[in-house]
Amino acid sequence: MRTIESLGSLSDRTIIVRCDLNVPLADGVITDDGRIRASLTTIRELRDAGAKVVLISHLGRPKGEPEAQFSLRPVATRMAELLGAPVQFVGETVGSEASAAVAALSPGDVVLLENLRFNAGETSKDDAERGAFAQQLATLGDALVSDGFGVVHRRQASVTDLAELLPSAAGRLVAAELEVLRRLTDTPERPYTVVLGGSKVSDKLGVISHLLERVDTLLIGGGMLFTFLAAQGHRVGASLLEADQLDTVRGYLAEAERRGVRIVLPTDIVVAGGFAADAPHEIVPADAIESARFGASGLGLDIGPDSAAAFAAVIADSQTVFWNGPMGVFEMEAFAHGTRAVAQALTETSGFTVVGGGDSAAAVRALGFDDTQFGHISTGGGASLEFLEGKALPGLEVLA
Ligand SMILES: Nc1ncnc2c1ncn2[C@@H]1O[C@H](COP(=O)(O)OP(=O)(O)OP(=O)(O)O)[C@@H](O)[C@H]1O
Ligand SMILES: O=C(O)[C@H](O)COP(=O)(O)O
Repeated sequence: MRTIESLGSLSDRTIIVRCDLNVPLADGVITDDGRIRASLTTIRELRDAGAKVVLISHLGRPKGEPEAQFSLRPVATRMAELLGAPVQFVGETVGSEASAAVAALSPGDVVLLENLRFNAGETSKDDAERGAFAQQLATLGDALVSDGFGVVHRRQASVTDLAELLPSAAGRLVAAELEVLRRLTDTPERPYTVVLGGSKVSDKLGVISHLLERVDTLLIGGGMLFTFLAAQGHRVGASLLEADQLDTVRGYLAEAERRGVRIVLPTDIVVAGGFAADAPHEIVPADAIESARFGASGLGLDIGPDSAAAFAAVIADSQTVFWNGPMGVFEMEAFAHGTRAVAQALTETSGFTVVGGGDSAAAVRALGFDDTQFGHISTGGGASLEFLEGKALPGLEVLA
């Protein structure tokens, strides 16, 4: 993969850096700045080399037009604090204002442009539309450093198309992430356990078929578990469910059995009467979600204590553990116990542990754990999982 060295002298050149600054926000306040911190190594190096630095990123999933709640403005403020230097924010991604701000840069200056996904071309499935947006981005710099590891699994304008239009290379974060994750793909020590949770269920169910070829045990929590329970014939109330994936999931269960891979599902669930921090809730067996006091309107928001203990026991016996996706809605204390128990178990095992994903990393920090208690905290959730699957990631292929 091409590294920054391949770009030659950076002095006085305008370098676009594609970061993943998709940080969790609550009421406009950044609740975890891990992805901003992780971006600093490359940015500092480029400034020191005399480059003019143009940062681009997405935040959340706006639908191709501006939405105030997804603005990167708070990120620019935090980035400036962490960098110890001004980071100018521009309220558009492409256009006359962005071009003028870039043209006015001096060596060492840093500008952050507004959310890429406020432009329909960024995530378009139409090659021409994506390409046209990438062309506009390309006018803003002389070269691209691709350092948004969390997004290298996406075929999107700033990740793939732009890298083909400009001289491009991987940044230091991408290189560092790959070095660690290769430990998991090359020769993982066994038993090898992957823990899956979170809310991007449709995205992440897909990785399971390939993971079954590689791991010894899969622990399933978070929003994903309900599609598994439903596939086994249980009713799941109003919990997250991918109803069109039931056959696929039944296929995974059968394939796991054929291969001798354990898929461990929760046996108890914390079911709530609504999606709120103070919602009434109770612990019920996983096969009786609707018979609880909330009936068909019950929402499964965490794994129960028996499940958490069972997951912790598997983790304790593992030599390699990769975890993506909180076990429950950890942002609300009442539903954070499963996530806390899994995090605690990772800190206690003697094996090599990796936590991946924006919210997963945010969860372990919010629950009081320290980065040093884990083997590695990866900025990539879906990206890491797809890398572990052995898939060719479009955003990396384009840098080869
Ligand atoms: N049972 C559940 N019902 C609804 N939401 C859930 C449930 N369990 C977990 N979540 C939510 O999942 C979210 C995180 O999921 P997500 O898949 O985005 O993880 P991630 O670590 O950020 O990975 P990535 O980096 O790929 O986005 C959290 O906000 C959490 O509240
Ligand atoms: O949080 C992530 O996994 C990355 O920022 C990618 O976001 P996306 O899943 O919305 O493409």
